[in-house]
Amino acid sequence: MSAILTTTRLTKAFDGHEVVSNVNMSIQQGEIYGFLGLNGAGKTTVMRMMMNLVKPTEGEIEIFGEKLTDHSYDVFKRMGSIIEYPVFYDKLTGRENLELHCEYMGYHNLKAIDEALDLVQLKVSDSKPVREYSLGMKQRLGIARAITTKPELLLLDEPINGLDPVGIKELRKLFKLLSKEYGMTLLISSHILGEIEQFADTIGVISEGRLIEQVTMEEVRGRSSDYLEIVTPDLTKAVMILDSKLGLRNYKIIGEQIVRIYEPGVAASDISRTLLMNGVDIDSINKKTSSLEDYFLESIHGGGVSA
Ligand SMILES: Nc1ncnc2c1ncn2[C@@H]1O[C@H](COP(=O)(O)OP(=O)(O)OP(=O)(O)O)[C@@H](O)[C@H]1O
Repeated sequence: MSAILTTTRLTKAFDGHEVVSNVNMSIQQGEIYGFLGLNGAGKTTVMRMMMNLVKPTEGEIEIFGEKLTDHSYDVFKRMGSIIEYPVFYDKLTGRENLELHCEYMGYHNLKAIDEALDLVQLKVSDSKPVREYSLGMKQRLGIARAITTKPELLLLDEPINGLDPVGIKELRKLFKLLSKEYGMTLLISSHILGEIEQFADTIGVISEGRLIEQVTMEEVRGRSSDYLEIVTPDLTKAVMILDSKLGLRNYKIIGEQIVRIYEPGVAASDISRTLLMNGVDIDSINKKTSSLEDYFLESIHGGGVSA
C-alpha cells in the first residue's frame, strides 16, 4: 500500500489561536481511515484544509502525490466529500439535485447518477422533493452526490451524526462496499469510537488539534490484553498489599477505586483471598480485555482516567 494523502506539520490558527497543530497524517490507498476526536478537537478544520476550503497557517498537504495548491483542480476532480451537513435544493428531487451537481462538475454521465442512487439505496424514480427526506435519506443522498463522479478519495465529516441504528448500519455497509468493491479510499471522521472501530482499517486520534495516535486496527487488536479489574473502597491499602504480599508490579490505578492488574497467570482467587485476609474490602474483581475504548482514552488522557 502507498500513501494517497499525507499532511506534514499541518497547522491552522484562527486569530492567533492554534486549533490544528503540527498534524502529520498518512492515509493509505484503499483503506478506511477513521478520524476520531471529541467535539471541537479539530477534525472538520483538518478536512476543510484537505478540500482547500480553509488555508493552512503552516505545513503541507499532499494528495495523489501532488502538493495541494489553489490550482489543484485535477486533484479535486478525483475527490468527493461531505464536510458538515450536505445542503441541497430542497424543492428538487434527489435525482435532480445530482443532475445539477454533475452539470456543475462538468461530468456528463446520467448512468452514474442512477448507479450512485442505487448504491445508497435511494429510489431513482422517487418524485419526492428533498425537503420531505428524512435525515438518513439526506445523508445518503449526500454520499450519492459525493460518489457520482467516482472519486478515488472520499472525505466524510461525521456522516453518522444524528442517524438511527438502522441508518447507521446501512451506512457502515456502504462504507465497506465503497472501500472493498470500488477500491475507494475513505477518510471518515467521528467522535463515536464504537462506530469507527467497526469499519476503520486505521485510526487517527486527534485531541486539542494534535494528532496523538495513528495506528492500524490490527496493531490495536495486537495490543489488547487481558487484565483483572478490582474495585475497592480501600485502594491505597489494596495496592500496598498487591505490592508487598503478592509482588505484583504490573498494575495501573484508574480513578479512586479501581486497580487493573496486567500480570499474566495470576489467579483472581489468590488476589481476593490475600486482600480479604489483610482486611481490604472488595466490591468486585473481574477478568476483562482492554478495548479500543481504553486505548483511546489512554491516548487522550495519557492513561489513568476512566470514562
Ligand atoms: N472559522 C473559525 N474561526 C474561529 N475558530 C474556529 C473556526 N473554525 C473552527 N474553529 C475552532 O476550531 C476548533 C476546532 O473546530 P473543528 O470544527 O475543527 O472541530 P471538530 O473536531 O470538527 O469538532 P465538531 O465535531 O464539534 O465539529 C474549535 O474550537 C472551533 O471553535
